[in-house]
Amino acid sequence: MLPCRTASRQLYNVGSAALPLRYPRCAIRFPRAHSRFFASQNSIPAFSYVQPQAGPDTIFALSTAPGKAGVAVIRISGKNAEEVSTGTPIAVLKMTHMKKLPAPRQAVLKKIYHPSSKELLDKGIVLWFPGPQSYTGEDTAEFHIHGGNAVTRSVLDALGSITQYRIADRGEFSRRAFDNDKLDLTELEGLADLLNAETEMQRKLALRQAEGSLRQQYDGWREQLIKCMALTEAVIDFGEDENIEDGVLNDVLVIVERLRESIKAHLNDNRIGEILRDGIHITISGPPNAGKSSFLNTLARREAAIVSDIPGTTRDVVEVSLNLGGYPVVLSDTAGLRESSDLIEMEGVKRAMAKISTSDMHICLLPLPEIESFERLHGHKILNESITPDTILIINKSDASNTISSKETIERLTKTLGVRHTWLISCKTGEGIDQALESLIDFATSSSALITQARHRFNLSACLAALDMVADYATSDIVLAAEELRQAASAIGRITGKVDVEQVLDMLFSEFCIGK
Ligand SMILES: Nc1nc2c(ncn2[C@@H]2O[C@H](COP(=O)(O)OP(=O)(O)OP(=O)(O)O)[C@@H](O)[C@H]2O)c(=O)[nH]1
Ligand SMILES: [K+]
Ligand SMILES: [Mg+2]
Repeated sequence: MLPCRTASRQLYNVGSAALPLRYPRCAIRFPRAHSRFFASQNSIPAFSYVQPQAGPDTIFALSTAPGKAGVAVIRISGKNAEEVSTGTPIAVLKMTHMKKLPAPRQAVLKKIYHPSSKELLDKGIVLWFPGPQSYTGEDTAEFHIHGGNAVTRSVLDALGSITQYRIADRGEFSRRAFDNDKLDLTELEGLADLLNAETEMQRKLALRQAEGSLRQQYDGWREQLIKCMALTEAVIDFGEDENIEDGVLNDVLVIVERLRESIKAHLNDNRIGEILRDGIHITISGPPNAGKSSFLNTLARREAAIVSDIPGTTRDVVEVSLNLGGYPVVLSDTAGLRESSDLIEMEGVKRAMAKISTSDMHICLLPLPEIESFERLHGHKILNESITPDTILIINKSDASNTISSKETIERLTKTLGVRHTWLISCKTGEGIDQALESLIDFATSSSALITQARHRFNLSACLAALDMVADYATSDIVLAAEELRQAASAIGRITGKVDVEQVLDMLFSEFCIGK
């Protein structure tokens, strides 16, 4: 086996033993509170640990949505108690009048009382999850009570009356889970998205991420990088005076090349993952009276935009948010593209062009009866400018012409314009609408690689840039190559939370609701 002590020293140069206990998972961390502390002390003590806020350490919160509901779940979490007179067990025993804690993870139906006044508050299910086998890794309990506001309020008040207890901050349960190594950053982000998921597709994507599918991939890459680092360090340390196998450096370059390919492919996903979180932006453009507003209304199933036989009806951008087969979509209808002396109409055309350039997908709608004379179409110059090979051409008003004889014209036009996809529809009869819809959805989701956070993309790009340098340096300066490998590994580490992540954490937890 090759010696790899230098590599591991470099990577974990802070030494896991010196790390604050609260962050067992992280190799390097400089929490924000620390930096402030350090700045004011004007010296940087190595890994001194600032206590989190003082005060009661057992937290509780309503974990289900507030308001009228059949059941409300109240969650309690506290340090693993050595005695039942501390932490989470206090509430479980004092509020149910049980003599000892119930069996772990088994529901018991109990009357629930105020811990000091002994007033009966409700009757409900009590669950006891001793740490570390719980969501937060701490001693946790759940009260499943009746969902009315008054009942919920009274149980929360009762919990608040226990001296060691306080109401949880936003995301504090998840934060404790993270601190106790129960979740990593990508799983947390997945969870945050899951809570915010509005459509089925977003939910599935979030669920997948929460289950750690991304983490596995990123961890795999990071492992490969660490292996490369070990090999490179070995060459640096022993290359000159000992017999290191030939081709070790070559092995590194082969792995680096493979990694570069995988990361590139992962990044080259048309932003599908990110798009799904925010919605796919689709812009509909075309000449006046093509039926753009009619198409928007058909997809939106309401009269969102004004339709008339007067060309130039739409002036402003009309946006509609839709759920297309589970996918969040923002659809924009725009002013008909043509040259005009009307200042307001020209402003509309300008806005339409701007919208096209910033959207994720561009649909150009043309009316079938007019495509025969496309070159003579008024405004065809602007139209031409708006079309790229990625534009989806939709020919509308299939009802208004003889489709069979038009087939040839459509094929010719598709070639002339250089687009890859042309569909035929009629907003009037509904012909072709379902297929167009299906194709739209397929189109938007044809990639399997999913990057749901701009942060991932940013760090993966940084990793890729470092790997490019590795290839450059490998033959000239191996020490620099090793440093670039370290940069690459820490870029990936930042995604899963293995390096300084305090800022990300703060941002992330603020997205959580209280009780999660
Ligand atoms: N026969 C037929 N007429 C249609 C179809 N779709 C739309 N129209 C008609 O075409 C005319 C123009 O429709 P709009 O939806 O206002 O067209 P537009 O592209 O939004 O027009 P501007 O906003 O003026 O650029 C209206 O009279 C519609 O009823 C279709 O599929 N078949
Ligand atoms: K019109
Ligand atoms: Mg219109």
